Amino acid sequence: MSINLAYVWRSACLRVVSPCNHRVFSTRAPWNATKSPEVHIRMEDFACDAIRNFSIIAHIDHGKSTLADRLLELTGTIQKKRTGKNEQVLDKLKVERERGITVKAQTASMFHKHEGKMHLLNLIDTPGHVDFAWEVSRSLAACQGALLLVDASQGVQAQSISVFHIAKERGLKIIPVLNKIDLPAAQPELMAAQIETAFGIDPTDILHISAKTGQGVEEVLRAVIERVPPPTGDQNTPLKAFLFDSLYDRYRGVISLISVQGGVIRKGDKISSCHTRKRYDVTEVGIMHPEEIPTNSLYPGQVGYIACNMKESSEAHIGDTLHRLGAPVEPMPGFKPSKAMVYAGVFPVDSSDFPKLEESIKRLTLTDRSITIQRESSSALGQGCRLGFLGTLHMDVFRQRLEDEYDANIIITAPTVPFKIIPTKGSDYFISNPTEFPDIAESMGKVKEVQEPIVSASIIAPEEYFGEITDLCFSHRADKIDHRYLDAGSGIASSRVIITCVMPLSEIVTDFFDQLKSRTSGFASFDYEDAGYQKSDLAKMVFLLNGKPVDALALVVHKSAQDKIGRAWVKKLHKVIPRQLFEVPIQAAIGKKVVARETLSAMRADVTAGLYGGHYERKLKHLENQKEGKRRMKRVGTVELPQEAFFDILKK
Ligand SMILES: Nc1nc2c(ncn2[C@@H]2O[C@H](COP(=O)(O)OP(=O)(O)OP(=O)(O)O)[C@@H](O)[C@H]2O)c(=O)[nH]1
Repeated sequence: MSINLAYVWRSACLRVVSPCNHRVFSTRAPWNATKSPEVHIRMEDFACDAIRNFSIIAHIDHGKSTLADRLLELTGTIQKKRTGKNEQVLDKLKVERERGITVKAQTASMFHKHEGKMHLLNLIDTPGHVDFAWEVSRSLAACQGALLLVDASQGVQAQSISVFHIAKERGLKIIPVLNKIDLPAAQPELMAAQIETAFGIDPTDILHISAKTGQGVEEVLRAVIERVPPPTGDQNTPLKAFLFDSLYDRYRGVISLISVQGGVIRKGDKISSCHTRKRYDVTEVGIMHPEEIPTNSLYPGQVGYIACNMKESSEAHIGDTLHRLGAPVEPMPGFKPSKAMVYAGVFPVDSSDFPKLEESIKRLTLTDRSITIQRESSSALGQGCRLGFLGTLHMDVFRQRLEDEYDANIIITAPTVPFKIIPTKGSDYFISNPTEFPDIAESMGKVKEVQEPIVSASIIAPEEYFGEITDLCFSHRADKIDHRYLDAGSGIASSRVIITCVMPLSEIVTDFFDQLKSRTSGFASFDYEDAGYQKSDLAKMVFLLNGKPVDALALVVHKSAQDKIGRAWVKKLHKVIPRQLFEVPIQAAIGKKVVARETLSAMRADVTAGLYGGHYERKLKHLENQKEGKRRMKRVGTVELPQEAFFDILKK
């Protein structure tokens, strides 16, 4: 399946309603949902003071996509479903719908009349999960305001705090909104007090809504228009457009999402990129409504898309500034490129499928620019790719998309973080593949220090879980553990606590989050951010089958956990490796030292089965011959590890 199917499917499941009362649409070409490409929207009617660019930010599951649906309905951008079911129109990917999470930020332009004046509202829906924080900061770059949504039954959570800070740093106007007030467990007054404590926001500024029932959502539209400042920009200055996202279309190539800062961009314009200096012809200009609607031009303050014969998605550099050919402008400050936090090798189950897999990975990364790719080959798994992800959820979502959208049958190796090696001579370098990690013996005198990435983590949970959480943090090598109360002074019996600490990223990549969820019955929320690197006592662990190392299974482990990890993995291997005709030792080793071992007993074929009666010595001779044969096999034989065994070992 190709990525384009997502678009086809999207178009099929959406019906755009006729906003015949909108005078912004030219009467020469009346709106017709079935002929949307011919719609003419007079973009010049929307000067900056009639535009609002905003985003919805929140902790995961607090209702961003549901609120986006209500806003799209209320403004007539999509039709209200009679079923009352949430459509989550902006969650376009299959994986987003299945998991109920937003992975990719989406843009939608809406038209709304306020006090007799038509406004153009550009909404950018953002993902909530910590892995997609990069998408959040990228989306916010095109906005002047943000709706900070907080679930009225759950209150402020770890990501509510992190997204609030991202928005604050960018100088956005924040509109606090308490959602889900229809829930019986909602405690709007208490949560409003919490918002005041956590963010210093006046409770009277907080809107109380139910995105599900639509209660109070009109107030949200009013607040967006009245509180969010309009964008600035002059159409008489040279064209300056900020590229903040890109999509890929098989026919038109790269589609860039832009926000126009100055000047006008029109179909047929010749433009150039400040970053690559390449020249392009603009072949299409339009807005996302929420599907692509060509408009022929975009004016200052407006957000929309352009197609301009960009063939490779790498040409659309996120954070780039576009200008008219021959009229260069000062580039806008871009933003930090995404940084891979977790690496894993991806191999086809059937090694002859590698070319197809590589092609699918490349295509998928066109819609997900935060993934890094490098070729990798393993003696056990053949040719594959080493991919860098923003986190383990990101990795899992990518795996699911490869399987759903490209029918790929893959094996993913255990995730690893990038390690920093400081050699005694020469410059520092990074390693993202455990097989490349220096062996203890090899590194003697050559490696001065090994460092691992650390993060500042924050956990919010009801205070009764405080002990459990601190225990969990300690067992995951956490340091500088601190805490404070979120409901300080509110006088309630059970308060919530924010625990902060510094922790190695590798501990989070393994099982920290799962354990946190189970130990707190799902009541804890967790967020982390990059905190640099620190010296660590790490070593490469290899697994040997019949004395031969299996490269695809190598791990980098901390000294304190090496015995535990070694034993657990050896046990796992013992369970999944099929018995062979000879005995197979399964070992976990660090350098020359074996830290764990299991023995897979031989499969004994009954060579005496056909011998009825006869002399006892004859039977014995057969058994002796079999023993000798096995010894030979063991000497020359290597263990055949079927791909399925890898699959079983490497899946959680
Ligand atoms: N009762 C009630 N449920 C709501 C309301 N708003 C959202 N929900 C439900 O909460 C769940 C999460 O809503 P989403 O809109 O997917 O949340 P989100 O913030 O977009 O989630 P991510 O994109 O994964 O971060 C869904 O089951 C919604 O139906 C509300 O006002 N009331």
